[in-house]
Amino acid sequence: MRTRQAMSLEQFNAAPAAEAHELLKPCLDVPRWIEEITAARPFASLDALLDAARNAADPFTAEELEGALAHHPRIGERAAGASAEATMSRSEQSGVDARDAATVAALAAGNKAYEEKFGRVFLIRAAGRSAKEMLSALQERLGHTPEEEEPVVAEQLREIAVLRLKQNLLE
Ligand SMILES: NC(=O)NC1=NC(=O)NC1=O
Repeated sequence: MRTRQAMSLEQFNAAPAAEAHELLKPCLDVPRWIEEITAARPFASLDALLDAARNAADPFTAEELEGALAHHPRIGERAAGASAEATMSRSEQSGVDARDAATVAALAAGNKAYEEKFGRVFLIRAAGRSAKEMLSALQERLGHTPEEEEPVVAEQLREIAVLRLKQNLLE
């Protein structure tokens, strides 16, 4: 699934900073991360870029985490609109079958409980995961303390960012 702003590594390396920002923002909306990667160009390979993306996304500050989480639709809710983020979210969440009412309802209830407990949306790297796998991860993580859950959320955000970046750069 290619989003409209997909470009080659060469194009990414040579693009004006504003265009690099436009590609990076839907991957992870953390200004420091976007700036660091843009400034680190040119990258010799896609792997070098993905390594830099992973490293620059560790650690996050609490503010960065909150800011980035605001952009992720709940698991089980189809993101509306044609933005790069919405398009990628729908593709990532294709493992959720809207016709499976029981699972969708269980996800909605789990999301609600998670938000009440942690005060933020339940975030998981959805690509490659079925609704049932995400539901069991949600149930398991509901048992975490906030201290236990924080690094888990950061890792999921990192995985989503790297996956989206990879998807946006033509191999
Ligand atoms: N709440 C979420 O975890 N949302 C999402 N995870 C993804 O991988 N894509 C999403 O939209």
